[in-house]
Amino acid sequence: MLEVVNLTKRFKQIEAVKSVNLYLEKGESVGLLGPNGAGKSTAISMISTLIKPTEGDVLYVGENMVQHPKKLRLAIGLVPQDLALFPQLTAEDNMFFFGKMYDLPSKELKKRVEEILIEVGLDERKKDKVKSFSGGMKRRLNIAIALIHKPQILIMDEPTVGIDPQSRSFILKMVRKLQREEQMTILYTSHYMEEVEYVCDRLYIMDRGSIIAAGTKDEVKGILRTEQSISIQVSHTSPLFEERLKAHPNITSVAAEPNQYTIVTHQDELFDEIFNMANETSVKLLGIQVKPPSLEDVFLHLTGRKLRD
Ligand SMILES: Nc1ncnc2c1ncn2[C@@H]1O[C@H](COP(=O)(O)OP(=O)(O)OP(=O)(O)O)[C@@H](O)[C@H]1O
Repeated sequence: MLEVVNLTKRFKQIEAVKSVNLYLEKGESVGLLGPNGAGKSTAISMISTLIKPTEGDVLYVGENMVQHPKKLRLAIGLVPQDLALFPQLTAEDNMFFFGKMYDLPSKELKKRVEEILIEVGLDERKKDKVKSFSGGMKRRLNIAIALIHKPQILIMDEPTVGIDPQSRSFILKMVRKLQREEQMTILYTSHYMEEVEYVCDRLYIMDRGSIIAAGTKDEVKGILRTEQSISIQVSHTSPLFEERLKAHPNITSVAAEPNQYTIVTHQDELFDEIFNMANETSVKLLGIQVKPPSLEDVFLHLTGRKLRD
């Protein structure tokens, strides 16, 4: 449905986006995950035709949108990172203002405004001025505005940054519902891997302007297929026990915390050996858990850095 080919953006010396390739199939929810400054917003601004790429193309149902963006603009609902609302107007009037830009007939616009305000949970506050809204409510209104013209594709740029947990949970559930029940195509950017895990079926991991991994959630986690992370709770940390863990040929990393060690290994049956090492160094084991790799682990593995530094 939407295809991005070799998308590149240079701001003088900075290459913010470097030859990015990605696609969205109709009705799927795709995540763009990366730390601050990875180039997500710049990529999204080009995909939404807000800024022109230095190089590369954006194809929508096979047609090139870089030169003729109008068709894509009608098909996209964009929720930008920065709120675009009039604080002095009511929620409802904000929606009418933006709705009129799409030339919707007034009867239809009125119906859409009512429907969507219910959908985003702002129906009871529709006559209130936006300046009295919490951050989460403003964010939900921003999403409502993006949905007003019934877009085919909803593009969301970090829609939960800086809002309360209730609004965050509301937004995440709503995005899932839009995709599952209304077959809306979603492109969702975030630096919260747990959000992308919840909202998206497929994802691209972006770092320093480039896509460094792509696939379904399981495929991306499969990058660490051979590794597993084991946390070992102990009565007390012991330099001797730690040394033994580090000396093991199949343990690739050992991280010590108070009363706990986290090790990464590709060996399946390691429990007996851990018990023996603990016994021999007089450490009492309180528990052992094997954790499947998370997207955070994958990012750390690929870049050597945490998603949120
Ligand atoms: N208009 C601009 N002029 C110059 N540099 C820019 C401009 N817009 C973005 N950049 C730079 O491009 C890089 C990518 O920024 P971008 O905002 O796309 O990242 P991001 O992944 O969306 O991060 P964030 O979550 O912090 O918004 C950064 O180094 C940023 O400083």
